[in-house]
Amino acid sequence: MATTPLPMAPEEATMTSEHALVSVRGLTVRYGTRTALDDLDLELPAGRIIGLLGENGCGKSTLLKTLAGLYADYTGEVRVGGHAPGPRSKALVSYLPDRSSLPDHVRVRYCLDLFSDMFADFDTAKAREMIAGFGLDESMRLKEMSKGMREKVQVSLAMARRARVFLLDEPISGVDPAARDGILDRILGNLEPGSSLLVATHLVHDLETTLDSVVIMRHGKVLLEGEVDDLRAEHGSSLDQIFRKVYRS
Ligand SMILES: Nc1ncnc2c1ncn2[C@@H]1O[C@H](COP(=O)(O)OP(=O)(O)OP(=O)(O)O)[C@@H](O)[C@H]1O
Repeated sequence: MATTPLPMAPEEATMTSEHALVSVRGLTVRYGTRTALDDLDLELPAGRIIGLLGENGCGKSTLLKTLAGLYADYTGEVRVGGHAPGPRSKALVSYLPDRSSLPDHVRVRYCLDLFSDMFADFDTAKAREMIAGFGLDESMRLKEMSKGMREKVQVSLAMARRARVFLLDEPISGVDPAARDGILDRILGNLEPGSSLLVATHLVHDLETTLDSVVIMRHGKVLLEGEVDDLRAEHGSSLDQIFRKVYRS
């Protein structure tokens, strides 16, 4: 992808100047006879906010899971920070799944302790600040929360890691439109400098001004990718309209 990385710390520059932060070559994932990712190539530089768009079932979640190191049954080459999926790549990645794996009955406070135990790079104070900023109470149980409230807790947990790559799978689908801007601001405000964020979403319009670049997928392949500003200039239309146009063609 033709992108210009943001400034980054000198120690990070070495790793990313010659190699993309995320690099995928010929990635194929099959569930039985169904092909979810089909010989997919992708390179994501550091310091970017990238939207992962595409129709239902085109492979977005499968790609994120594979990058997160949660799905090992693939062919092709995957590198995150130069590492194949495994303990070293996982240490660099904060992944927010589309379905929460947190137990329903626990309190938010327990989730903070859990993340603190699980991830060496988890910043509990930062997560607390985000959760309070969303107006949520740490003593609440997850099962007492609405979908949108739970999403805010999950976003806070995911963004409070000092990760290099943030993989967010539809992080704000349950958040009301008025609150989406606020949650996006918090996501971006908590992005570590030099880190990249890959966010799978159907809310193209809501994220349009937030994204540096997009990857549009179809049938397990990359259909279109590029800088949002370049695509808008080239097509003379909004990202939302471009998305609809490429899907109609
Ligand atoms: N565990 C699974 N077992 C079998 N097939 C699966 C499984 N998970 C996904 N698939 C299939 O793989 C394909 C890609 O699914 P995936 O969830 O990656 O799509 P997606 O782009 O994230 O969709 P959505 O926008 O609806 O979340 C689909 O055809 C889906 O039916």
